[in-house]
Amino acid sequence: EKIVFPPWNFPKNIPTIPFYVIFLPSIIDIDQTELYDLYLRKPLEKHGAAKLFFGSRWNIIVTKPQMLAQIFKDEDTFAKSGNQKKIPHSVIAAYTGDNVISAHGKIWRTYRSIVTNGLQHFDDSPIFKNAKLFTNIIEQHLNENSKERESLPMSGLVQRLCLDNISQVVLGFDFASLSSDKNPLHNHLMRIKKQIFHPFFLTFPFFDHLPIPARKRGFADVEAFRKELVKHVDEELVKNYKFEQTTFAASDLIRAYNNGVIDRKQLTDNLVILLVAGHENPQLLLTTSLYLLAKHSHTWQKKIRNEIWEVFQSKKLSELPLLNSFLYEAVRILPPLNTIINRCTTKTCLLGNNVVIPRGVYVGYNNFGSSHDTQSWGPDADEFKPQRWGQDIETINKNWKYAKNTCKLSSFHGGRRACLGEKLGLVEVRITLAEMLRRYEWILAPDWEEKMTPAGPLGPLNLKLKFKKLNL
Ligand code: HEM
Repeated sequence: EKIVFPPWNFPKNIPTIPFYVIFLPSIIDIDQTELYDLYLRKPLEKHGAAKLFFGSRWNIIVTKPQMLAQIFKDEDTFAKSGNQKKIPHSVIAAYTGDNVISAHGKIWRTYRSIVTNGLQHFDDSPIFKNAKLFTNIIEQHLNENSKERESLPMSGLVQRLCLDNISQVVLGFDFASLSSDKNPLHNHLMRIKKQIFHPFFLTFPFFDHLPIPARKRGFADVEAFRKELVKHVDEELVKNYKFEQTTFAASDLIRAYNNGVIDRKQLTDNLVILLVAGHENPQLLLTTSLYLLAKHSHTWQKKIRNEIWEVFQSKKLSELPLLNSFLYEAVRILPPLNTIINRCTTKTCLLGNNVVIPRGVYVGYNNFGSSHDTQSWGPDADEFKPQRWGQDIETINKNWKYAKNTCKLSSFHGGRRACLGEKLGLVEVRITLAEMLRRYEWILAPDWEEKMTPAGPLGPLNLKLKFKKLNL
């Protein structure tokens, strides 16, 4: 009964999404955008908030801008409560621990003050270098396959690019997964990801309490990966005192550790989260961008190729109207992180004008809902239309800031806890797309079924593309 109905003290004046909805993707072939249209859109567009069963408990999810603004602002009432508090015995909590994304209050402020500089100011030359390596691998693929335009699965390749980018730009070492497809650290990461995102344990985290042998091995493997990661950072930055001269986010974390501001576990937890958020989110955004450019190959792909053709600097790329309105629209139409539920009320409170939420309730947001809401975006909210952001770069950027400030778009959170990697993520995607557009044309592979991921991070599922070299 605890599963079928929300607790008695949950607000009665917002709708309840049937409990079984969240289990549907594991039973039938439905992706999360279809699921949204069928079960969530109507109640959320009408009420702005709803009760949703997710992660073994009832939660409240919110999509209306005014309510979101309240949650993002009132941090003391809607306190961050990440997996380390929510499901402390899970493999995922063991993996990412207590870090700058999941922590609350004073500890969060300490973490944030340490990593901000390195995430905001960074050297983008490794990103240019990696974009070349990435496009070379595509070229290799084209050369190896007799038929031009053999279709290429993108997910592994994009992941390798994003791992190399984040490790070189933020962590101060080279993951080196682009230079070989049999990199041990990369294989280790793939292995533990299978454990962490095991659909059964994600749905029923309770089972992580039990001493299941395969699961225990999973925990040990996750711990080994964390140690291995810190070892790489140590070897590159600490052993030869490089951290003293460098401004990587990792160097600042090491300095804070040496000064006793954070302990060893806190150092590890934050290095891990920088790796995790720093590669997974750009990986999603880049994959989505490649997908949308393929889908609109005769229009946006062509137009943006013309626009970037002779633009080679990161700053110049950030001033191009077509490229940037395209990216903002990509983030809106398919927000890489969709449902995030990691805040817990610290007291009974009022959400909006009349929704009373008791203490100890998990409250989250649904980015797809916010960015497809017709009240915020008009009747064409579901259409992919980069031109909605404006024609010139000043207007486009002004509209982007406005959408974020008013919480009409929350793909990068916002407010004091806004994503610290937005700039880096966008820089990465711009540079990579520009490099690819100068070398190839691409379309969706005819043997790829157009589906988004069923649950979790949102993006095209196992995207496959067909490339053709441009005749220069
Ligand atoms: C490019 C696509 C990206 C998207 C869509 C994205 C999205 C988000 C979102 C939605 C949050 C809030 C999470 C929550 O509510 O718990 C967040 C926080 C954060 N992101 Fe990103 N992110 C991206 C890239 C990155 C990158 C490349 C980094 C670099 C390491 C990064 C670092 C962070 C950090 C440190 C926070 C925590 C901020 C705080 O709580 O103070 N993100 N991001």
